[in-house]
Amino acid sequence: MIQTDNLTFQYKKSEHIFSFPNIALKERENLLILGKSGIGKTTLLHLLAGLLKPASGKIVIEEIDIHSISRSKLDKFRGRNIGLVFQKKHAIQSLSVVENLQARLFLSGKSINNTVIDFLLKQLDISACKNSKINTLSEGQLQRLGIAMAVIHNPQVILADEPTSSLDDENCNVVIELLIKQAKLTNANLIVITHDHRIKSLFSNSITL
Ligand SMILES: Nc1ncnc2c1ncn2[C@@H]1O[C@H](COP(=O)(O)OP(=O)(O)OP(=O)(O)O)[C@@H](O)[C@H]1O
Repeated sequence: MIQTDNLTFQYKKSEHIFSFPNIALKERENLLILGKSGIGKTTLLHLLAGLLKPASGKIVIEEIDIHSISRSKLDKFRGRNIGLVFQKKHAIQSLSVVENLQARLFLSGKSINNTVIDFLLKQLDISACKNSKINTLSEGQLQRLGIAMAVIHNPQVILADEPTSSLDDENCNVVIELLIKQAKLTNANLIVITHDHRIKSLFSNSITL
């Protein structure tokens, strides 16, 4: 469950004040956030992830007002409850695929369960890359690993920033369908931020900034 209330934000040294529409998602509801380049989509995603602090307004995730808790509690909360699919991949280059997933579980305070890792790699069709180093993966395999890294710890909210921007039509649908499937499996909310109108038909709920 995620809810925002009258969120505004201002970058330091900038005059512009962002004002975002309210979001209210119940368990298992998904949302697509559309908007042209520079409108503030990534800014909103970083606010929802607790990486930026709003100038005013509230973000409530699983009944926690995330900006009312201490920085260290927020970091822990994010590690356990939020899965981020970033535009830039965040895997550790010197580790293999499976070692990256083990590290992700360790950092989120969850026990390392190799059965869960194997299941997820199979779901995402990257089992064959399990022991590969990151720099040997293709773009598509990296994209799937990005999803695996975001969902391995069963977060309550999955936030994806332009997950399809570099993909062709076929892979674009595959990636979004995988995200929707993973969110369903764990009863999570999925929020995808994009300017890619190709994926609009895959969501019943969308807003445009
Ligand atoms: N750290 C920052 N300091 C000042 N301004 C910033 C900062 N980060 C982003 N901005 C500005 O805020 C605006 C919104 O940026 P943001 O990245 O949220 O847009 P976006 O909608 O995600 O764009 P895109 O689709 O191109 O990724 C842009 O004009 C950007 O230049």
